[in-house]
Amino acid sequence: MSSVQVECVLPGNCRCGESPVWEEASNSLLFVDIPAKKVCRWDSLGKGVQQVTVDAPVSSVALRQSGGYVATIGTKFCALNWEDQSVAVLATVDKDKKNNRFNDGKVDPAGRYFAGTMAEETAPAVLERHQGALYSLFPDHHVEKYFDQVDISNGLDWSLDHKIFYYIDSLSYSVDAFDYDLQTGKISNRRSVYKLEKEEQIPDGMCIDAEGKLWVACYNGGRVIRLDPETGKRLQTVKLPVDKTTSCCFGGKDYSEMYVTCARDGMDPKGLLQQPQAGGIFKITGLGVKGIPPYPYAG
Ligand SMILES: O=C(O)[C@H](O)[C@@H](O)[C@H](O)[C@H](O)CO
Ligand SMILES: [Zn+2]
Repeated sequence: MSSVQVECVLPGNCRCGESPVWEEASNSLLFVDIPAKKVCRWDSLGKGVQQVTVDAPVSSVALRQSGGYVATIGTKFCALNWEDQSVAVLATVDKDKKNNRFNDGKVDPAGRYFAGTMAEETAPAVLERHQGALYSLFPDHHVEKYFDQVDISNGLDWSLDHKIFYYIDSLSYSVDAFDYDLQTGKISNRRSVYKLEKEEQIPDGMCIDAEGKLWVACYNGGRVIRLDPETGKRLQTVKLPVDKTTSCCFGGKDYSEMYVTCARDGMDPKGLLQQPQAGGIFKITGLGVKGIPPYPYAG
């Protein structure tokens, strides 16, 4: 039996850390700080952090097959060239909704970049409701819209056989599943696979492990939980020393470590004193289960 260990590997400087993605080629963790408009890359060997500042809130980042990265910036799907720090817009969504921005995003197993939107918050989880929608950017740069009426579009991932799409709209307090058609990118048959318990608070980012179980970061819940989407049961809880845990991914050697992002925006001075690591990057080891590599955007 392995023992689970939680370690802060990068001290708390994120206002709202999100979208951790492991880049095997550089042994690095990519992530964003949404309100700080920063995409960051932490070198797990050299321990340095590089960052690129963009001109609007950046809510997710992903690998790109042809090199560099893609990111959701404001309401735009963008390509990001790390070398010269340039951003190129690939597509824009929600043009009629001036107060909207993208939130979490991830690439599907066929290389489509999925991301959803939300109204900008006045405080964490306080926002005009039902303003968001879920989209994907296909490799040919056209965008498809799946549904709207979303509150806070958040965690997403696909089953290991690529037949199910898992999705979180945070204010539904539910982890949902859809049937997934990898050929067409179409989703259908929405259902809930897990409803959060009160102390688990708000479901945020999510990733799947190599056994097909889901890991969900619980905002305000200070934990990640492991769920069996087939039985609807929670299998494990790992607590962190910070409340505003936002997202998680596997990385490190053979994807045997988990990385967790969190936020410090929304905390009062007392809370920040009690949780000085708020806004840091955490590494969890000893979980005894591995993750899978992230899929790169194919366009
Ligand atoms: O990171 C996100 O997904 C949102 O952009 C954040 O603002 C919070 O997580 C949200 O407030 C929690 O519900
Ligand atoms: Zn999130």
